[in-house]
Amino acid sequence: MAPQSLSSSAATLTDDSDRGPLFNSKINDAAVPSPPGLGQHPRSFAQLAQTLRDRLSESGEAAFDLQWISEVLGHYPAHDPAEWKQYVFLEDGKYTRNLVESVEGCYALMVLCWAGNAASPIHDHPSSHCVVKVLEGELIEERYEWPEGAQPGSINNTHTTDSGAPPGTPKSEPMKLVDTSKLLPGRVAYIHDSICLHRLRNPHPTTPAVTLHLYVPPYHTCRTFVEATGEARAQRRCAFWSRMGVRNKVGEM
Ligand SMILES: N[C@@H](CS(=O)O)C(=O)O
Ligand SMILES: [Fe+2]
Repeated sequence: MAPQSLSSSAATLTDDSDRGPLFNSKINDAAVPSPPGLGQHPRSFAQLAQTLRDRLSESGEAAFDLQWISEVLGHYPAHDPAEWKQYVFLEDGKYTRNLVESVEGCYALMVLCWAGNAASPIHDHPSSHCVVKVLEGELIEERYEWPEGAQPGSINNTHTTDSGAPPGTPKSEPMKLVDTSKLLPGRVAYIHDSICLHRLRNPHPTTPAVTLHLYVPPYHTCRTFVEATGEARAQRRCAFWSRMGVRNKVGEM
């Protein structure tokens, strides 16, 4: 199956400015040994994309192997911003989702660009494995427990709130933060709905951050949550800011 763009629609962000970020990555040309069975580690962004395509474009989730993917992403040196610069679109106060390639039902590879202080809302990743590598800058990941009654499969639970709301109404209470970690360049992180919810934020007020996200399989809608109450907002489409290096037209999702 050939890679194709997602026909996904709106979620984050907006506006039309294309501000080129400045990067200061140091080149690291140290030889990277390959673990047994892994094969050659990708040495460039193009090789990385090819390696993922070869493995995931036919069978997607059936071929998902977290250890293998972590090693492949972890060893990609990411030393040359020129390799992914075409996917970098920064927008004040926001994060932008920029599609590199995807195969429907199998995987999506994207570059996310985080302006200073930009953050994602607390969200889920419906039926998708999510692997993230920081390419540039620094992010904070905050992980949250699922609010009572909101986890997939527990939609019909019969919990009654203290306020006397109808059965099935989730309790309104602050979401429980279970972990906070700093994601630095080179770091690979993994999340799945069976683990918890999360959000990412760029703690720096002015320095942008860039992350590489692999979703297996891709998802097109997600839920976001209100930290203070645990309320799940309505599902919404996840939009791309650009596809294959080309900025979406106004109104295009
Ligand atoms: N999962 C989020 C980005 S992140 O905050 O993990 C997204 O696809 O927009
Ligand atoms: Fe996420």
